Amino acid sequence: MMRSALGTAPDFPLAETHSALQRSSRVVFTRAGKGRKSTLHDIEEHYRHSFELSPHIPWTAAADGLILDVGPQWLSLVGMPRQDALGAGWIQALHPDDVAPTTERWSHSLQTGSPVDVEYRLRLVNGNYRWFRARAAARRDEQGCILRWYGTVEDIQERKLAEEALRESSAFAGSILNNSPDCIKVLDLDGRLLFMNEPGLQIMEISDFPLLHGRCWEELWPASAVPLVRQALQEAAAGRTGHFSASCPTARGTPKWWDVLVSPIRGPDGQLLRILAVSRDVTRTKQVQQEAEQARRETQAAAQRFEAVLESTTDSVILLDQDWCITYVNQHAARLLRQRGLSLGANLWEAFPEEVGGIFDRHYRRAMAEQLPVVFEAYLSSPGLWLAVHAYPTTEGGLSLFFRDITEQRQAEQERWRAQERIAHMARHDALTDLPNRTLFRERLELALSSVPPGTQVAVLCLDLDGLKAVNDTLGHPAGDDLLRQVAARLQTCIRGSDTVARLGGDEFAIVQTRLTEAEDAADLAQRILDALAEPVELAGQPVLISTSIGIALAPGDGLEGDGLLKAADLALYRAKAEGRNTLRFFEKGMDEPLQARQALKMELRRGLIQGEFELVYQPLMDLHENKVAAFEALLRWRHPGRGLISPAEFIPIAEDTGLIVPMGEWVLHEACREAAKWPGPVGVAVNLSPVQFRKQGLVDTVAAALAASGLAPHRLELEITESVLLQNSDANLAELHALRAVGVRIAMDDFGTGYSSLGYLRSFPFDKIKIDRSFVSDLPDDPQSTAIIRAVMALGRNLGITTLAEGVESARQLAALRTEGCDMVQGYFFGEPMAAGDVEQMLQQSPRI
Ligand SMILES: Nc1nc2c(ncn2[C@@H]2O[C@@H]3COP(=O)(O)O[C@H]4[C@@H](O)[C@H](n5cnc6c(=O)[nH]c(N)nc65)O[C@@H]4COP(=O)(O)O[C@H]3[C@H]2O)c(=O)[nH]1
Repeated sequence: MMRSALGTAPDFPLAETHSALQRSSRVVFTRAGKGRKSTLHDIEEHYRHSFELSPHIPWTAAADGLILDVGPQWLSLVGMPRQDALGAGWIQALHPDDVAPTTERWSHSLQTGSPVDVEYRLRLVNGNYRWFRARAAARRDEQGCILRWYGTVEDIQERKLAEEALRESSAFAGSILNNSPDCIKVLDLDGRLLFMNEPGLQIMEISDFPLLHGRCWEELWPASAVPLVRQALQEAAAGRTGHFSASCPTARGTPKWWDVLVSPIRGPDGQLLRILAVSRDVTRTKQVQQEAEQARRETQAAAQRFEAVLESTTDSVILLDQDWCITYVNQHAARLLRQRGLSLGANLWEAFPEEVGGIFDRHYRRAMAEQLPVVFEAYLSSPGLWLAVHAYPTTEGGLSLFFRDITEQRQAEQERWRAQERIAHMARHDALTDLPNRTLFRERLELALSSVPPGTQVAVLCLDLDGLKAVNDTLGHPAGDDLLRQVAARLQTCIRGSDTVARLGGDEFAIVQTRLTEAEDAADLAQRILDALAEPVELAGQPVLISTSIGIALAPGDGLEGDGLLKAADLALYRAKAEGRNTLRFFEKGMDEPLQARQALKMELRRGLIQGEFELVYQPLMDLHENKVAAFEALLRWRHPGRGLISPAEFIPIAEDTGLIVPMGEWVLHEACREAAKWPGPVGVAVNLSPVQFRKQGLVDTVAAALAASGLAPHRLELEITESVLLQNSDANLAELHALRAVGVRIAMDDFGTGYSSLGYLRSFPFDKIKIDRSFVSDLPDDPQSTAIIRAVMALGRNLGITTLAEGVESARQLAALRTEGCDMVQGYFFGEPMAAGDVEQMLQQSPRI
């Protein structure tokens, strides 16, 4: 109800309504007659009860809208007395917000006469507002003019609340649907699309849902997904929730992956009404998953490739993370280090505690710290391996260790080094005494001489051991070796660590003494050595006395050149030896004169040969059976322009040293053969051959050429050799001798008895003659020992069928003794000194007889 714009509300007496009803009843009653009087009353009562008991509040209003009357419930409900509500008083009870729309609506009906139907809130007795619905319709007269309005006020609070709740619920559902990121669809039980939320339309890129409305949902999926869709729908139809994942493009063809939940929608009584399908766009997630899967596969493939490479390499590989934990061990490494039982995740240093702080530790930490590869070789004590290691820092902060077992290689290298060291040692040391040899001695000497500190001197001491030969001869070579070793040991006790004692060969030793402050230091050392070696040496259980001579040269006084100093010390040694054994001598100026003279002679020898200063003299060899000259020995002379005739004893050794003996000997052969060819038939010529000539190729050819050139019969030529020819290179020289013999010449052994094994050599070659050294002849006939030796040699010659010749016969007594002993031939001044070639012919003409 509302306050009308028409002014105060007219009375709306319920009684009038009541009487109006009574009037209409009366009409009815009138039609029904008096008999129906009670029935009318009943009707009246009925309406009265209807008005009073109805939950609706009746009201009437005048044609102008002023309330004429209102039902009694008004007072109890609103707490407003009926009179206050009449006219437009009822408006006081309206909610302020509802006044305007209510009066507007009421005014409209008043103007148009249309029924009114309006909802508003009324303030109740308790002060709360409650929703009501007011409805009214107009009663008109016969002309259609509105007489009155009849209406009710109905309590619609419950409906309103329900509507509000529904609205809120609907808004809530709408907000959920429209704010959901998912595509939410409602399907009927046949799986046809009924609804799709707004975001769903957008995600599916559907611009016109009505086109899809009623379509079968599964038809919208690709064929591959249809079984999944059906399965999920069946689940939902069975009252459960179906779930599947499948790809399905949007309406515009954009590829999408969906994660779909399909569940039933039930009615209030639990019956299945609809099906709800919620599709979540998982395309990105799927892509991420696929990318992750792809990345995982690629990583796995890369890891497999990497592992395959690591497994196929011949190296052992261990990978470590930044905490030294083992992240990978290839099979080589596992095998190589199987004793250590490496396991993934183990800490390297817990696996190898003994290596903490060691060489591996240092290198690995350096590689990590400097982020640089480190290459090294080291020995892993357990299991006892030499490893060549390459450690590379990884980008993750760890290390990749590649290593290889080089134990065998190392052992081979060490063996090789040891062998090389042994060879190098042997090259510089004497095998017998292990003292430095001449080579190392020279190096040490040069080193010492290269920096002689001011105020100091370097001494070179040369030692010659007396008695080695005797020990060899009497006690045998092992005893001689033992002697040398004992001498070496004693010498070493005499020197300081900075000095060097060396064995130069045979019985020769030498010492480099450094940092001498005076010459006396060298003399003291020499004396210590003499004293040390004066003590008897025990050899083969016997005490043996030896002695030594020492020559000393000093640098810088005697020179600063190694060779010169050694020579000077050698000269001093010769002087010491010459002046009596077991003594020492310092080098003095002039000691080298013989050496220098020898040097000068060496130079002149070549010139003399070129200039023909050599000539041959001939000494007769007498046949004691025939008592006449059997042959002549050709002996070389050097007619030096300044020094006159020089003895072969002086120049032959030099010629041998320089090799000049070869051309010189060739000249002698030719000259002797040429001269002998002039002599009468049986007279032969003997020529001396040097061992050096045997060493040179072509001796046989030279002899043959000399014979051929001279025309001398080969048997008239006799070649004299000494046993030294057989001492050196004996097999080759023996072959050469046989070849010479094959030419037809005779071979004689010269100086028989002076060597060590003259007798032995007689066995090795069938000599034609042996020439007994004159040292055995000189004491004849008075020395019984010499006589005995001569007798023995004669017997030997006779038994072996070898001609014997005694050299150096100077007297008739010697000749007689030799004749008595049965000597075949003799030679000596007694028969004639070596003579010029011209004198030979003269002598032969005289044909002297003994
Ligand atoms: N005290 C003494 N000596 C006597 C007597 N009878 C001879 N002699 C010397 O004894 C040496 C004998 O020669 P040899 O033993 O072959 O010893 C030779 C020989 O080995 C070597 N020789 C000489 N000529 C040649 C040669 O043409 N070639 C070679 N390779 N060596 C030669 O030189 C050595 C010395 O020769 P020569 O000085 O000529 O000395 C000769 C000779 O003059 C004597 O009764 N008493």
